[in-house]
Amino acid sequence: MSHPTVVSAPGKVLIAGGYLVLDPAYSGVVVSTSSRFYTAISASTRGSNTIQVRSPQFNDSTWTYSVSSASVKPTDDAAGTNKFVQLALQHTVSFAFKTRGIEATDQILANGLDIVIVGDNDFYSQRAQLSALNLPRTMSSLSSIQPFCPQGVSLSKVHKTGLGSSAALITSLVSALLVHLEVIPSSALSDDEGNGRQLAHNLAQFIHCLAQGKVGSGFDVSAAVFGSHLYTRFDPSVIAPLMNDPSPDSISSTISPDNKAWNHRIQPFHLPPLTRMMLADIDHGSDTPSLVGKVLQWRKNNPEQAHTLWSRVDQLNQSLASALSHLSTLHFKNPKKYASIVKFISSLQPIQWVADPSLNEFEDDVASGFFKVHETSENIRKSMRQMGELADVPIEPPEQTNLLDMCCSQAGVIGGGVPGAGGYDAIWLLVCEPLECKPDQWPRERVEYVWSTYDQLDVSPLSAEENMGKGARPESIDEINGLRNATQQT
Ligand SMILES: Nc1ncnc2c1ncn2[C@@H]1O[C@H](COP(=O)(O)OP(=O)(O)O)[C@@H](O)[C@H]1O
Ligand SMILES: C[C@@](O)(CCOP(=O)(O)OP(=O)(O)O)CC(=O)O
Repeated sequence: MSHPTVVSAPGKVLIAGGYLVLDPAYSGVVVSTSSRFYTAISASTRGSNTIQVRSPQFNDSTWTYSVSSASVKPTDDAAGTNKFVQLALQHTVSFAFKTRGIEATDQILANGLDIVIVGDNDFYSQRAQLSALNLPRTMSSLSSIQPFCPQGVSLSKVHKTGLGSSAALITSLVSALLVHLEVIPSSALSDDEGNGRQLAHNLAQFIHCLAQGKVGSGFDVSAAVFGSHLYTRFDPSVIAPLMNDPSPDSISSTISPDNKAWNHRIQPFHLPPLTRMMLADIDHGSDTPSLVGKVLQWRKNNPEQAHTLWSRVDQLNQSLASALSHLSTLHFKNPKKYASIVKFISSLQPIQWVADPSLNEFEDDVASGFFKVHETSENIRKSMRQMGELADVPIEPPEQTNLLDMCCSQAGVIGGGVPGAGGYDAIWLLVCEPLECKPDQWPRERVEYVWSTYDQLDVSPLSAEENMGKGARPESIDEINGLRNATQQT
């Protein structure tokens, strides 16, 4: 059986730092998801210098390219329509020609390549699949849908859920190509040997900007490459010149890990133990670029007011990050006592967590730590609503406010909010996930009940949790449930 080169990359949820993270003065808390994109590359027998890319989850999603003298050209009009894929192939192959040499690269491309790209079901709305199977919208129903389920539509028609499909796709495709073309060893992604991960980041970041036609904050590509972290963006001027002149020479000097102009910061971060992130997709959607345009315009027109509000939001975002990290420290100090407090607060509403005189000092620290996260996330929501009102943008519209208020008042729910730019897109929650909950209900079950009965918005759960491992990583095709099967679908 063949063993293709497979590299996966996770999706993202910006739980704090929306808008602010566009400015290098502020940081964002980005959580990477267990849901991933996978790119599998095999040598083909299709003929020399032909690269065929397939996305079997979609109709009409086979694109064929031909490579000559380091240039990758679509062989027909259809192949030119996936700009993201085409640019990733063009710039990664050309970088391989430049760094590995013509002969070595030609040898790998000699019989052509077959590339298959798939994304976990969470990246796309599974409402249609659930209703076709007559299943309620719950996380357990999601687990009974076939992995990498065909969506029955073309890519342009699919309903995305906001986990950052294009960033995860570009990162897995670019990284898999770098490994397959022997520009970086796979140990660069498994063991962080050398600076291959940094190179993959810089190249994926540049290609994603080029495909999107703008230099965004880059937190989504960063999460796909590095996993969860506190993200501070790079100066956009690192990439800006390449947007008009993407020549191989300027690309290779710009993306070099030795290029000191890359000044993004990746600080370690994870959600605390015995908690679970929950995500729901809202079938309404919002257009992030237009929300961003309006907020930035308001900031420009009202510099003082915006500065005051952004400083406050930033303080709250930093407090949230440190309160979450403090909980991880408390767990490390005494995992058993920490676990008993998580169980204890799982059946209480946040307001009751800090009013118990029977807790000893350590236990009270843990309970107060969780309360601090609750309080801070509520204050972030309040400030983001204020930003929305001032900029006249529905960052947390009333229907989302009602939904989040109902969820956040459930026993065992720590906090939540609207991820990223907000709008009618999605919500995130952090709930207690004790080792066992008996005789009580799990906090996540309470939340699922609220979601399934909420009638102001069409809420559908995602199955993603936090990805606790690295970002981009090599995979073995047979260890990922359904991956070999998906790559064999036509
Ligand atoms: N499974 C896939 N296979 C190939 N290309 C994909 C796939 N999923 C997403 N893409 C590419 O990413 C683009 C979506 O980018 P964008 O609208 O920025 O999405 P997002 O907001 O999820 O990042 C698609 O038009 C397509 O070019
Ligand atoms: C506003 C932002 O800071 C965050 C947007 O985050 P989302 O998660 O909402 O992004 P999309 O997946 O593109 O919709 C813009 C940015 O940082 O680029």
